[in-house]
Amino acid sequence: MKLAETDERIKTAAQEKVRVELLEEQLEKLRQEMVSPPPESDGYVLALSKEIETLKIENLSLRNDIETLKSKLESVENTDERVVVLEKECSGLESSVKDLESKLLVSQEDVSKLSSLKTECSDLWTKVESLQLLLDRATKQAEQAVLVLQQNQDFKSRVEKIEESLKEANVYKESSEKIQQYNELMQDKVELLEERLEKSDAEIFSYVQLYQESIKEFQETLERLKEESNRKEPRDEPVDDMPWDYWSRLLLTVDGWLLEKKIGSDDAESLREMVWKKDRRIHDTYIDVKDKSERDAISAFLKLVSSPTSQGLYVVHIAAEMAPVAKVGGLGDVVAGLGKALQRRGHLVEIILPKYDCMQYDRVRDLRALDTVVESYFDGKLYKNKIWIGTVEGLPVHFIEPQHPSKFFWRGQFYGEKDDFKRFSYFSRAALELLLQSGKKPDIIHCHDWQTAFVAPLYWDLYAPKGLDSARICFTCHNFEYQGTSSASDLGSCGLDVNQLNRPDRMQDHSSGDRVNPVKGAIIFSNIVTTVSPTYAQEVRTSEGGKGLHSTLNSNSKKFIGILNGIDTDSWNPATDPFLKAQFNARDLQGKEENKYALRKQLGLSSAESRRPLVGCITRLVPQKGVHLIRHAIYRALELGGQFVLLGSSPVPHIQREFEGIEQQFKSHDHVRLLLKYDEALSHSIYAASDMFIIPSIFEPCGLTQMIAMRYGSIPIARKTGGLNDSVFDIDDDTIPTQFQNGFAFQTADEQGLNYALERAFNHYKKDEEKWMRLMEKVMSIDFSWASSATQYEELYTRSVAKARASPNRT
Ligand SMILES: Nc1ncnc2c1ncn2[C@@H]1O[C@H](COP(=O)(O)OP(=O)(O)O)[C@@H](O)[C@H]1O
Repeated sequence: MKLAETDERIKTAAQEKVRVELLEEQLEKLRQEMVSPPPESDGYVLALSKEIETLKIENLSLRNDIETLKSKLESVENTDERVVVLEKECSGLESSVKDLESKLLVSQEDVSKLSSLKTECSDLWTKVESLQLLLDRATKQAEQAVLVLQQNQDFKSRVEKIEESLKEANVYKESSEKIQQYNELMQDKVELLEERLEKSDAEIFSYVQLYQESIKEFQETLERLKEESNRKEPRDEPVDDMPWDYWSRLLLTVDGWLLEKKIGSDDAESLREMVWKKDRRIHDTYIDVKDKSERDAISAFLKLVSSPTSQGLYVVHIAAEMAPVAKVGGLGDVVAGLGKALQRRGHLVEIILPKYDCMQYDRVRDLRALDTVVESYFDGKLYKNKIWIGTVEGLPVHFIEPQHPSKFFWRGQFYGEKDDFKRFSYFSRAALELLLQSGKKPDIIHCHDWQTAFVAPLYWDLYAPKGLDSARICFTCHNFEYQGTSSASDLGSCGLDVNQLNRPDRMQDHSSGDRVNPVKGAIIFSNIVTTVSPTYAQEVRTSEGGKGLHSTLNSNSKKFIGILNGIDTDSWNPATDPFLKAQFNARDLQGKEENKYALRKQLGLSSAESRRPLVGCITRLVPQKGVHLIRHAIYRALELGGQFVLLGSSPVPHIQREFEGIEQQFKSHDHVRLLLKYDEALSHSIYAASDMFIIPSIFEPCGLTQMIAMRYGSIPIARKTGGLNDSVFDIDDDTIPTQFQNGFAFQTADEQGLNYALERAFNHYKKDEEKWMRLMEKVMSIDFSWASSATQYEELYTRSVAKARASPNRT
């Protein structure tokens, strides 16, 4: 703009210049005329000289103007020069910007390389850490074995000494009555010591086994890691680096095609086998056809089909619960935990569940309904069932949604409906129908508790004759308190023959000739019967503990065994638990303190003294759990100077009301809080925050909370019953080897019994902080994973399948 303005001014100046020149011409003319004036008058000359004067003045002013313009022109020229300089600078800057941009691009590439290096590095760290853990575990077990060996030596030399004294005593035996008594006493002692010797031999053996297993595991992992780092995987190696979710999704895709009749059952079988073996070819094909049409995908998959034979077992769990999607209690944890552990050991595991409306759908991945229905029989008619598939915790799950007018699983709750017997006998039959219609050939069908106990008689009476005959049936009873008895006529709805089954040696309940008992049926009709801990397996074989089934169990004792449950150490891991304020582990307990502080703050409890012991309790509030002792523990812990947090709810109205009363009483108390609800996230925070954990059960088939508590460094105070007796060992009981001592146990289910254990726990906590820390570290390092229980199940399955194959005609 400025340049335009200056241009304009230059033009005006040029015009002015022309005008000045014209005027100067005129002036010259006039001067000429003045020198030789015309003959006209003097007046004219005067006028002319006046005009000349005026012109002179005008001329002067114009000259001034020209000067001013000239100087302005100079300044404009200066500005132009500056503009040129600035333009040069600008282009210089632009080229350096370009330079910088290219440098930025290079450094961005470097950053992305760096981040992938970082992930690789952190992967390697995790592997190294897990190796370190394995090594630590193996070393610990070796140390424990050495300890037990030493004790054993000790016992041996003591026994030898006693035997010597016994010999000596024998010499004087006849001579004195006193010596006789002494002898008897010694005999008793010898027996006791021999017993302990035997026990410790067994312990040593189990430790040596454990140690060997750990070493083997360690070496295997080491080998695998070595191989991984030394080679690119050849084509015939299985694909090990894809998550279980991926394989389960693939499996369900094949199942879907089979059920939708898009592929035949033999092809489906072969494809499933390949998925099961994590075959690289099926993986590569899947990647190739991922974005293609379903038809193309199917034909690419079918090209792969060959019939390899497999080493592993094909196990189908039919259950009413599975954590975390449909969990009421321990059953849900077992189905998921055992399923995952078996899957890791190379078996093909599938789960069949009802499709409840109140499930946690956000924990199911890739849920979709199949484009087909499965019809199943009930009350004399055929009903359609919609089949949904999805993966839960990496396991493939089929969900059955009955199209029955009673809307069996649209009740807003899992159990507690008037027609539970109908709901679950319907489901049991529909699940078998699904297996039959999809042409599956499982090796093991594993059913759980009374809800799916119907599977056992249905299988042998109806489905084996229809061709679903490849399987052995395993039944696990998680709690003999719940047997699901009903009037005999109800049994007919799912197609079972009431006349055949309502007999004392079959499903008839011991209480009445007109009632049937599904649990009894499953005990009789299954090939394998298990319960969830060795002690409970003993207890239920007595008339006090068997809830009417002790004689059935005793007459089927050959196939009945107790296997202690494990816990899912992935979900229950304080080192990675996303629900916690701070993660922690046995080597770094700082986070535990932080969780205690955070929970106290969250619940409005006093944080004044960090060393005030916090007692936790997470439970269903039912008589089995010793509710009167839980109530007593709240008051006693308070008297002893502790804090108490209870998380639980009750399906029993009067118990729920009673605890609501206590909740009100302590509503804004500094040291006690009751939370009468089910809350998964809060349960994690309580395990992590508490110093002690109370489980005063009247009976406890297995119990998971004591194991979870220990994994989070909370010391259990438990009654010696069932699985508690198999997992909590008193630290003041010197008949128990020190390496096993891990908590406080009491025998009698009364207030004195509980006080005894609670008070000792408080004393230990207050007396020696350092010792308590060591105890926490110890309990956190105990291996409660499913690994060893899954191995026991695997052995049972394998033995049963082998037996069936050896004599195919037996059932
Ligand atoms: N109110 C609750 N909120 C959250 N989790 C709970 C609650 N009550 C029980 N649990 C969980 O349920 C499981 C209980 O298993 P277990 O000890 O075998 O008892 P049971 O199966 O007899 O209920 C544990 O995982 C425990 O954390």
